[in-house]
Amino acid sequence: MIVYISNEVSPAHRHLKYRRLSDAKQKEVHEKFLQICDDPLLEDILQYLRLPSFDCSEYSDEEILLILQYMYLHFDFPVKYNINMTTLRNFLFQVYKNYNEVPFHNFRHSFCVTQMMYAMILKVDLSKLIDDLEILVLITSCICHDLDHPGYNNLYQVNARTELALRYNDISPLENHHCSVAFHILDLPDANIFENFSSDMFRTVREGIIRCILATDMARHNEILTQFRDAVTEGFDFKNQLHINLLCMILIKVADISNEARPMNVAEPWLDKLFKEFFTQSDTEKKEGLPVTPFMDRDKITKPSSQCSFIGYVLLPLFEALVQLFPELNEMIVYPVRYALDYYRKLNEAVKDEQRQQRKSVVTLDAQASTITSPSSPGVANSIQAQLEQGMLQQKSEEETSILSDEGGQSMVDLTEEEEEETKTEVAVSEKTLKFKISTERVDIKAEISNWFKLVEIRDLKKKVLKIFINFENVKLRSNKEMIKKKKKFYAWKPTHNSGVRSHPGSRKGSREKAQDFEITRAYRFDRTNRTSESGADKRSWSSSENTSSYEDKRSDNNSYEKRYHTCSPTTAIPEGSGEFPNALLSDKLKKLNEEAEQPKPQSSSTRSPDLKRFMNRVVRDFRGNKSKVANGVKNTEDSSSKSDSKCQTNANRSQHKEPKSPSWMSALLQNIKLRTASHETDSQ
Ligand SMILES: Nc1nc2c(ncn2[C@@H]2O[C@@H]3COP(=O)(O)O[C@H]3[C@H]2O)c(=O)[nH]1
Repeated sequence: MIVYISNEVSPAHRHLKYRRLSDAKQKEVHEKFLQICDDPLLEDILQYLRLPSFDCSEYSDEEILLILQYMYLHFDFPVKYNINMTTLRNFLFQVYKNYNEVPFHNFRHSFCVTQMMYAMILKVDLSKLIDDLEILVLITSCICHDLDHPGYNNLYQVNARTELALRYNDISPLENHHCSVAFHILDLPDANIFENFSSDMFRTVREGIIRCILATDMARHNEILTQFRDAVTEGFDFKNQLHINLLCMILIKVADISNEARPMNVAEPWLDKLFKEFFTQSDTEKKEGLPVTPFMDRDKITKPSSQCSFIGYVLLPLFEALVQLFPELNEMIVYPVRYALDYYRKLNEAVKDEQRQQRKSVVTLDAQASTITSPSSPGVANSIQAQLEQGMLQQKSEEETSILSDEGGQSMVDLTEEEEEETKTEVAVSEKTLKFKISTERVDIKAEISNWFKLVEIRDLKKKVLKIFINFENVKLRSNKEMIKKKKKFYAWKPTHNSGVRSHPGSRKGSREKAQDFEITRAYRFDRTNRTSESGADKRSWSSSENTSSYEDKRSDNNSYEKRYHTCSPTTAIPEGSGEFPNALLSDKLKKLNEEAEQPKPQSSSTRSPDLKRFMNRVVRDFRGNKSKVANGVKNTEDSSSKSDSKCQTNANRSQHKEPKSPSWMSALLQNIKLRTASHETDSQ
């Protein structure tokens, strides 16, 4: 009988190909199970089964199947719910078949969880508090809760975009899959233990199983725990279905992570299996270039640091919440976990000491450094663990008394920030990484998400505005500075006093920004006038030139920030062909600017903001416009000067005169320089 599993497509399923139970093994177990399935269990085993110290490694697979069958019989489900025994055996065998041979999340793990659930149910006598159907749901959910687990958790599924993540839209992909496989098994006619259920009963059981299995996603840990705590604080009501649902979710969660409630000799091998699976995943993530799950990274965690964190932040708070409702569970699940925490704390401290020692010896024995084990190597932890175990197991009885009496004791571990970072718990990482949470009765996820989006939008908008503002400011400041520098350098320019700030039409009093712009513009004009005047030019004739009228036009026509800004931009500040050019450096600069302006600008500059781009385009346009204006200006000046007074002509004008058909501003400029250089050479000769 083949149960729905997709083995192709996703990397996660590719891993499965090598982890499926072999057909031979399946067949062997099936046959053996059918041989022993009518055998009664010994009374010793039945008593042992009620304890967290139960060690399933003492039993074969078929014996474990037999024990599971016994649990259904213990609660009398076959009789109460008309479950056919052959169907029950088929169901259990199908479950067995659909677990993978992965280190931790395998069939035996599902048994451990079911056994802990069974033990807790009996301990608190839950049958007297809730409906039998709920007990059936709890036991069946535990058996099915990790079906077809690939050994790679949800974070991997999402990051690797596996078939499961695609199918379940990143929402608890594994738990949804476990559930789905369970109901595919139950869909097989000869394995459907609910075949004789009314549709209402089936719906109740199906809803219950789905709820319980989905609750095992650690990304929902805090959400469920908070709701359960609230229910207990408000006054837990065993007649309230919402409270019962919460209790069932908490019970399966406790059972799922209850390994540390078992004695050290039972818990330790399971922890090693868990770490084997963790490290396999993180190694794969590294190989595949995926984000490495921090609490699984062999380079970042050690067993003690991980356990301190997991027990302190996840396990104890959960167990203590359940114990609030069922104090009788204290001894069974809380005491041993406190003991385990104390053990791992000591181990952790010892590992840290050892690491410090090693670091010291690395420094002092530099030559031997290469032979010393890496401080973070698991070898250190393991050797210390072995030493500690010996000593600690001897002290166990004394210490246990003191730890166990500390009922209100500190559950949380005192971790440094660095340690917390290293051992980030599964809950914290899953909650942060997984984008979606399934809505529950009390949490308005929608509202939370929309608030979050609002915040993001506002923050981004602020960022954008700030960026544009900074861009403008930078360009403006740069241009102003450059211009002042130029003036000082080439024209020995001195700022004018009270030069026209008041006369600037539309200028706001006290607007330093505007005043500064205007000041520079005016200063430049003043400077040019002076220079022209110095060289014998008529101020009036000069100011009637194209450039001055352009300035006047701008002054009267608009005071907008950009227009004013352009008036004094470095490009418009380039001296015209009629001006004097003191040295070749300036001509080089102008040449460069000219070349830049000639070059076609890229259509889209991804790094610039649209506003800045627009502004820069306008600067370039202005520069080109100015160039042609300057070229025209040369002509105009030439015309006007030829009309008015030939004395007003500068050397450049004269040169223009000699070559009136000069095609461009640049050639006029170069011509001018050539002439000047030639005259300089002649002078020096
Ligand atoms: N570090 C640590 N993690 C655990 C322990 N027991 C359970 N977990 C984690 O808790 C998770 C519960 O859900 P899963 O079974 O998917 O995977 C489990 C492990 O990743 C434990 O003893 N130590």
